[in-house]
Amino acid sequence: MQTVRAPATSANLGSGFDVFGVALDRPADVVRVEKADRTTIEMRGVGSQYIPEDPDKNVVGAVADALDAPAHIEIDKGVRPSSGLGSSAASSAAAAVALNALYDRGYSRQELVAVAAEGEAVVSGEAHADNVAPALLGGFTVARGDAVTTVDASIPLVACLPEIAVSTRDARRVVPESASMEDIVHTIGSAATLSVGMCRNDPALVGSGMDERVVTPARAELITGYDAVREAALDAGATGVTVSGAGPAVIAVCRESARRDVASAMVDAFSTAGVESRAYQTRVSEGATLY
Ligand SMILES: Nc1ncnc2c1ncn2[C@@H]1O[C@H](COP(=O)(O)OP(=O)(O)O)[C@@H](O)[C@H]1O
Ligand SMILES: N[C@@H](CCOP(=O)(O)O)C(=O)O
Repeated sequence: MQTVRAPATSANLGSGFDVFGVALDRPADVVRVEKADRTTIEMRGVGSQYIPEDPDKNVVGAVADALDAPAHIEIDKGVRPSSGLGSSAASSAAAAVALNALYDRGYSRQELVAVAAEGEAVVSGEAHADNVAPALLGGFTVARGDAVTTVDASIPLVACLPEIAVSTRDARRVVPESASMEDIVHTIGSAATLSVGMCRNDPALVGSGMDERVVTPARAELITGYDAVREAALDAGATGVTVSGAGPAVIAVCRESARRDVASAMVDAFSTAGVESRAYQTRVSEGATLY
């Protein structure tokens, strides 16, 4: 038997659509695997009632197939599905690490990114790696084609998750098909600023580098209260706020000293908009852990 904890992740960070991601120190999924003749799945935990146990429909089934590693797989969900916090990626990454160890396949964490991304294809239609890369490798990750670059950053964050479900598949449908050269130049400037901020562990640069005008405004429309929550977080000391992944979670960057105030300002603003929410006071952290 092998047991792995894989963390929630926040993809995009505004300016890095389908490229940037960070591992959070919480919440997380825990996956246990045991060798079997065929793959079976048992789900428990947050939102598990909405997740199919059929291996053809659960991300970990695709990961087991990709590694040719049939197993009985128990998933304890800590990351709510359709959250914008890489729920499916946490299970995919944990299963990839656990099955790789169980069957002694010998793949490196970098090599497992493509394996875990096969799970993402099951739910979003595309094998995007911007959540599975940080879930496997930790830190701030830049996923570009087959290559992933990592920065071992440590930046305080608040991830505020409202009681709204937005599926990644639906949120991909609202992404504009084109952008003006002016917006592209703006995004490049932001992405470069954010990357430098991660290298320097500088929350001001990271926050300012989240600004993006093409994908984020389209996705913000799907999140009741988004503008008010963003304003409230900035007023409470956040250095940048954006949609986490495909939403509905909203991610704020801040200094350690402001994190508690930012968290309660975001929950209060969602509440004023009539939406219950939960704020995770977290930080850029480590990837999957094999116990
Ligand atoms: N092991 C799993 N964990 C979470 N979601 C899963 C899993 N397997 C399949 N799914 C499906 O994936 C979808 C959630 O994934 P996604 O929309 O990407 O959420 P998130 O934004 O949190 O990553 C749901 O439809 C869920 O049923
Ligand atoms: N780049 C993807 C990321 C989706 O993240 P999730 O946590 O919402 O699954 C996208 O923006 O569609």
